[in-house]
Amino acid sequence: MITLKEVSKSYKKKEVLAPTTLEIEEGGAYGIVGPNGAGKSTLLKLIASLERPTKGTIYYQGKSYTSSVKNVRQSIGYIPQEIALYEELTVKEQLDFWSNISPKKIDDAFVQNMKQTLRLDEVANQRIQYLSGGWKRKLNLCVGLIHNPSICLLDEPTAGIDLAAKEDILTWLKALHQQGKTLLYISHDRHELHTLSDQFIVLLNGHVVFHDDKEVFHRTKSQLLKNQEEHQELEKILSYL
Ligand SMILES: Nc1ncnc2c1ncn2[C@@H]1O[C@H](COP(=O)(O)OP(=O)(O)OP(=O)(O)O)[C@@H](O)[C@H]1O
Repeated sequence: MITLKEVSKSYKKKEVLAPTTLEIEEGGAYGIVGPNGAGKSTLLKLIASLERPTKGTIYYQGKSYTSSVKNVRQSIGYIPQEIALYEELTVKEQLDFWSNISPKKIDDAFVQNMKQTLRLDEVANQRIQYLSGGWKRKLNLCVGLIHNPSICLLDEPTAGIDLAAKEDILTWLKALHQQGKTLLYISHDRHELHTLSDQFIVLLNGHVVFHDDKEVFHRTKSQLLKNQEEHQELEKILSYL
């Protein structure tokens, strides 16, 4: 379990995440939603240990991140929104490269299963620079999860790609959830949020305004909408969900 205790983040004195206390349960699938600039990526980067809190502490399995850096890094897979691949390599070379430098022993069966579900073997010998956006995003996902992490953090994993690639990614993310992994992902996609999440985290202006089961969300949505009615963008997102 990951626990955030009064975690806040400021850039040059501008607070982008207000003090937040949150529990991320093992095996949960959390959809993070909110308007642009609400602090979603910041929250994900803090949990990924790519950013340090300005105040507060994050714990993993009861130990603070700072006292268990290695365990945190090995347990977490973070997939940024941006594609970060070596364009001149082939798909196979890219995967071999990341497998070889992984500090954690590679689980061949896991990687094989991931490649198969994402159908990456079909393009194994193609150079990345010639691949479509959908293939690049699938490969980006595969690279970020190559060490078989138990916590998968994904920043808009299917944004701007074709439907077939999107379905492949959703199939793999569902499989990860079934394997008992913890998923936390940012999404603006209703279908994705509904098929994958069992919990929603809703952010507005750096504040978590909702964090609970999908069922609770639907039961209390009208009240939440009432509380946030002056924020039209959030209202639009919530009524769409
Ligand atoms: N490294 C940084 N330095 C300064 N300001 C930053 C930095 N990273 C994020 N911010 C600011 O923090 C706020 C929250 O950004 P964040 O990217 O977390 O929002 P978001 O909800 O993910 O938005 P989007 O949906 O547009 O990706 C924004 O005002 C952004 O400009």
